[in-house]
Amino acid sequence: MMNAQEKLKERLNKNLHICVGLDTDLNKIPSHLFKTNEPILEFNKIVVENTYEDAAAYKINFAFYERLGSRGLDIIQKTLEFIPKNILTIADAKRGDIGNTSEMYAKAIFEELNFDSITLHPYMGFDSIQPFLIYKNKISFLLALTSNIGANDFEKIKSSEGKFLFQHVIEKSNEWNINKNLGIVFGATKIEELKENISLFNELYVLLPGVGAQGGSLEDVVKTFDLNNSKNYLINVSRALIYCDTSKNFGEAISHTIKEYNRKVVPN
Ligand SMILES: O=C(O)c1cc(=O)[nH]c(=O)n1[C@@H]1O[C@H](COP(=O)(O)O)[C@@H](O)[C@H]1O
Repeated sequence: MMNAQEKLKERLNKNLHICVGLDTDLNKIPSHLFKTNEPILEFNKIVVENTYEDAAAYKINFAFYERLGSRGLDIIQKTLEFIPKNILTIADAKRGDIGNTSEMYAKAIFEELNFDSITLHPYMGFDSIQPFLIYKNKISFLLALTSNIGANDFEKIKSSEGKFLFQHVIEKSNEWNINKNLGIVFGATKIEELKENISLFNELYVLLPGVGAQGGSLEDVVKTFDLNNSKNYLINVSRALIYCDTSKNFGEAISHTIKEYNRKVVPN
């Protein structure tokens, strides 16, 4: 069995950097799927079938499933069964709580659901993160600078040392990365900040959401990592990829679109 790091490295070494975001929304999927028993699951199955050769990872955003209650959890489990075992899965659940609560979240996501990785918010500090870090073969991505406007509200507050809060998160993430199982989330929409801070990333994996619907540029992100000689990054695309076509042939269109993204991710 490959661990999370091995799965990710294998794909990154093949110059595959696109993380397929399964933000599956009943209001956006092609209408012909409503004839099937479980339209969301059917949609995810077709997305995976048409992307698994080209994807570096799959990110399941829990909000889109939790809104369906227990049925949503069931869809998450069944979707994971469709994803080939050599591809990284990310539980985008943005967890983090006092130690014994985080321990339960970690068990739920890493053991019960058997995801390879998770997104966490870091604001409750080390004891809220540590229960995830003890899983050496999984990867935890801490929110550093997020893609949204609200990133300015807290993440860009300057401390007395003159550093932004998100820079402290990156610094601590490096400190805590003893087992090489930590990553950060950095908005693809924040390209200037990416250029200014990329030298701080060291061995942290980087998950960059915000390409497509939020206006981030895939080419700019790729260029920035190339200039820094780093391959350690995943670019998440959700809406712009999975809803690129709403016809009966949407699977083919998605396959075409992810291949086009990959063509833009060519090494120097
Ligand atoms: O943690 C995330 O994945 C995340 C962090 C962030 O700063 N911005 C952000 O958009 N995301 C997630 O990335 C996905 C972006 O979706 P699209 O804008 O449709 O590509 C969503 O699942 C968001 O919840």
